[in-house]
Amino acid sequence: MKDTLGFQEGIAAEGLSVTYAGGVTALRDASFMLPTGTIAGLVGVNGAGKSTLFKALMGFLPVRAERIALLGYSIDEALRRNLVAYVPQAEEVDWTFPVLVRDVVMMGRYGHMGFFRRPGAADRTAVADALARVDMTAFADRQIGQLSGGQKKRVFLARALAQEARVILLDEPFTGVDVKTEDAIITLLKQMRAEGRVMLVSTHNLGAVPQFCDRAIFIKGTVLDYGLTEEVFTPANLKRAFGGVLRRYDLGGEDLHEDEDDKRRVTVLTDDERPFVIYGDDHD
Ligand SMILES: Nc1ncnc2c1ncn2[C@@H]1O[C@H](COP(=O)(O)OP(=O)(O)OP(=O)(O)O)[C@@H](O)[C@H]1O
Repeated sequence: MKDTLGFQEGIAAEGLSVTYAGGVTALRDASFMLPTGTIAGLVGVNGAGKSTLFKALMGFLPVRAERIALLGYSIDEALRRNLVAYVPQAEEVDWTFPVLVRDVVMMGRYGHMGFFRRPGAADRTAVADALARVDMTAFADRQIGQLSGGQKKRVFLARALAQEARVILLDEPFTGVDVKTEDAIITLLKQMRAEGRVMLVSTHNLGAVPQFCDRAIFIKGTVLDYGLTEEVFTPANLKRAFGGVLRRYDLGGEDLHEDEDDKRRVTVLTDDERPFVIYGDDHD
């Protein structure tokens, strides 16, 4: 699918390695490709390299790669064209910084403004539209630090929308968010997918991955597997990525069904957030 600006390849990495200044190699020879019009779940244990991948794609870290491209552009060029946005984990933001919600969203417009960063009518319209899309118009003049976790996430999504980003990286957007807000965020992400954007979403909420991600990437110091969710989101890959971290419960027969003739089994895999539930046999 081509996105509304005509892009086809969304995020591509071939042989990507990232080594921190202290010598830790957090990613080694990682390769994957995501087309535009995609929501991809990035799953792996703590320390697997999810944040490192985001930072690499945002140009925050030096990388070695045979190829790394966003919408066919180098990272520098994609950033210069304002095509990439990052929705950070809550812990990465200084919430005591006195800034209004509308100003946070306006930051998404900076790349579209001239040297003096003086917002014009188009910038103000983009901010108002973005706030309306995430249902945060009523909070525009609040200090960002005075919002709930879910509201803060929506403001950062609005910043990405105001920026008109085509590649959006979301670092654990559901942490500390109630189910209603999670649903609202998922609905918005699906609309953004329909507009041809590509979203890479790190999450420990494994149960939600088949619900809203059409693709998945398994990461553990490298990319173990990637592809269409229905093909790669398998118990075997979950086991490879999570090893002993995942708890597994197999339920069946009388444990599960009052009707003893009902032989269907259920497998539940969980890393302690929302579990992934599989019906039927043969889940190894
Ligand atoms: N600034 C740094 N300097 C050195 N090593 C680092 C740095 N940041 C991360 N690492 C190491 O790189 C590896 C990958 O870390 P990363 O933060 O990317 O994992 P993650 O998958 O995002 O984990 P989590 O699920 O806990 O957020 C870990 O071994 C981590 O200790």
